[in-house]
Amino acid sequence: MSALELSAVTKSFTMHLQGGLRLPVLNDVTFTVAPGQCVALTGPSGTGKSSILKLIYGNYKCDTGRILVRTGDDLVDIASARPRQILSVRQRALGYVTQFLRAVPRVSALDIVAEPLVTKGVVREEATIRAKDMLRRFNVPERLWSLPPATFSGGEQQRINLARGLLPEHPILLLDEPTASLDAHNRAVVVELVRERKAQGTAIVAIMHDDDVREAVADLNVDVTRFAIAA
Ligand SMILES: Nc1ncnc2c1ncn2[C@@H]1O[C@H](COP(=O)(O)OP(=O)(O)OP(=O)(O)O)[C@@H](O)[C@H]1O
Repeated sequence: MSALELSAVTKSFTMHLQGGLRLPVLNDVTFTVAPGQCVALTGPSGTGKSSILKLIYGNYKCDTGRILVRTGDDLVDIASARPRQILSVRQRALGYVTQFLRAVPRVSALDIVAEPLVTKGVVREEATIRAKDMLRRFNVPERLWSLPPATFSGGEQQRINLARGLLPEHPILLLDEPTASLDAHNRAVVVELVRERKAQGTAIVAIMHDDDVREAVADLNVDVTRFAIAA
């Protein structure tokens, strides 16, 4: 039983500012991810790795193909789902950690980390306790917890982003370069947390440029070059 199944997915972009020029990017993307499995998307820059994560999350709409996401006993096809359905699947089943934190002005780091748990129905006190544990694991100094992260360093912001994305135990997790600005110590924290999530049955699709991290967590490498359409 797979947690996530992409079959025959194609994607092109239409450049409206260039007279509707069509830019085909991905063709026949087909792979599955089982619960507890980590699939790493590999391949050179510009082949379409981030686009695949955005297609799974429903940020991009594919031209053809199916993207089946399991939520409990249901399978939802993100490719044809309505926006409301996509939002509901995200809330119940999909975590997506992008490279950059989108900090909300005047919201503290602690609340930013706790918020996805509150949205999932965890009472705020409990969510706050778990958010603090996560911030500690990522070695974010306590003096920063009550501050909005807009002025934090790149690595601090990435750790807030990771703490926020990894805290809810989603059945499916999408990671886009989770260790890009981290030092060795915090990279090890990411490896440990990804392994924990795998042991809990989370299906993971990740882009990881750091070879050591990828080798430590990935069960399968999917080379996106084979789906890429040369420009
Ligand atoms: N919203 C968009 N509009 C137009 N073109 C896009 C869009 N998003 C991605 N592309 C194009 O699709 C191709 C694949 O981009 P993508 O970011 O998925 O590659 P990638 O493999 O993740 O690259 P990198 O490793 O450099 O992050 C690129 O040529 C990019 O310019």
